Amino acid sequence: MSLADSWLLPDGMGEVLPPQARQIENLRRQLLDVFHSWGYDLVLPPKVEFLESLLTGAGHDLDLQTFKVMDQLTGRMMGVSADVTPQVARMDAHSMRQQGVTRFCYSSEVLRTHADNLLGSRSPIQIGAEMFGHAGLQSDLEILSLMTDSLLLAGAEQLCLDLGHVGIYRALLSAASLPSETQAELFDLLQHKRLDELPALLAPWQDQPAVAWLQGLSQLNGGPEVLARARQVLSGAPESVITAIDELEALVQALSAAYPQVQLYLDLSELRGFHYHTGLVFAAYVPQLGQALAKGGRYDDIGRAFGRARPATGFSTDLKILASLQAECHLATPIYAPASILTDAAGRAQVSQLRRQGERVILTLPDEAEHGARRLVWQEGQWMLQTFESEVQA
Ligand SMILES: N[C@@H](Cc1c[nH]c[nH+]1)C(=O)O
Repeated sequence: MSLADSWLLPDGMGEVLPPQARQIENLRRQLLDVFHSWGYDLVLPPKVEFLESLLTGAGHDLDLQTFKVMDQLTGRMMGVSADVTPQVARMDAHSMRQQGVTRFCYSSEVLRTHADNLLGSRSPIQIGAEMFGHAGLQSDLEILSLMTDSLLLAGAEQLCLDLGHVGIYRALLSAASLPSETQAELFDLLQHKRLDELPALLAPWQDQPAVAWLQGLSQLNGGPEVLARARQVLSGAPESVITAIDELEALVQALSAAYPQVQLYLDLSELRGFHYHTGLVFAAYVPQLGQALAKGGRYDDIGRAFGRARPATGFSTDLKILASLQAECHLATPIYAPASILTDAAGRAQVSQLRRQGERVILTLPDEAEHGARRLVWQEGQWMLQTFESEVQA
């Protein structure tokens, strides 16, 4: 490696410098405080786990996104966490084993083998909240509200929530009889929105009503009026499909009453995420970002693999992206004091008090020129805080 290469970072593994690092940290604290105030208990998941526990119940996509390393202690394969959600589900199912509803939140840097898009990060700081033990609509609404409040607090503007329901796709797929390769291809086409290829793929099975409904899903996207259209297009479909539409309708009503400034979009063929979602799925978008700002949904089955299937719903977002939407933060103007102040008890006390009040007091070391607009100076037998107008930045 040449000298010029020795500070190259791998693609998508960015470092964060001042003042952005501080901005991200401020936002992390703010959001964790909001989660705390909603009753979500903080957990700290491990960075690395044995592959079996990390990927159990989580699906193929997450497997592909996971960096694998060998544990030199045991010779077993370990994976670096690429998504905190299944880790929290394991904590709920195995480590906590609490009865009733449990609420957890987290903030942790995860690593991914490839980024979601060309410019995307492979080391997002995933922050989110997960709720276990409640299957009803109210828990989905709580999570959606917490997510929306968090994004608005972070300063997201012109927010759009995209709602879907993978239960509809799953119910129609089990009502249809399609060969497994066709099922896999259908999933792929829907997930990657290659909708114009659907008619050719499904043509041989068009006589099955469930196949016609599956194909109809691709047209069911747009504003809340889509739900009325869905009732017509999917009339006669299995009961669970109609229940899912009812659920979406109730959520749309509640959300538009609570957040009139947020735009709602429905997409009944949306199959985003890591394959573990089982019901409502959602994502939040803002116009200036070509990818989802936050994602989430219901994933009721994941705990089964750990011995306790529990209803589950949650959301997560990337702190780095969220902070990048904010106006650049300006660090508060510090106060400078000569390093010799540490040898004076009254001076030390004054510095401590200023720091406790939230000020930054920076010691000017010997040989450093005195600078800064605000300085503690020794005058008439005491330390005085002075402002030097000549150094106040315009
Ligand atoms: N962890 C999921 C989102 C999610 C959180 N909880 C449920 N779903 C993702 O990153 O896509």
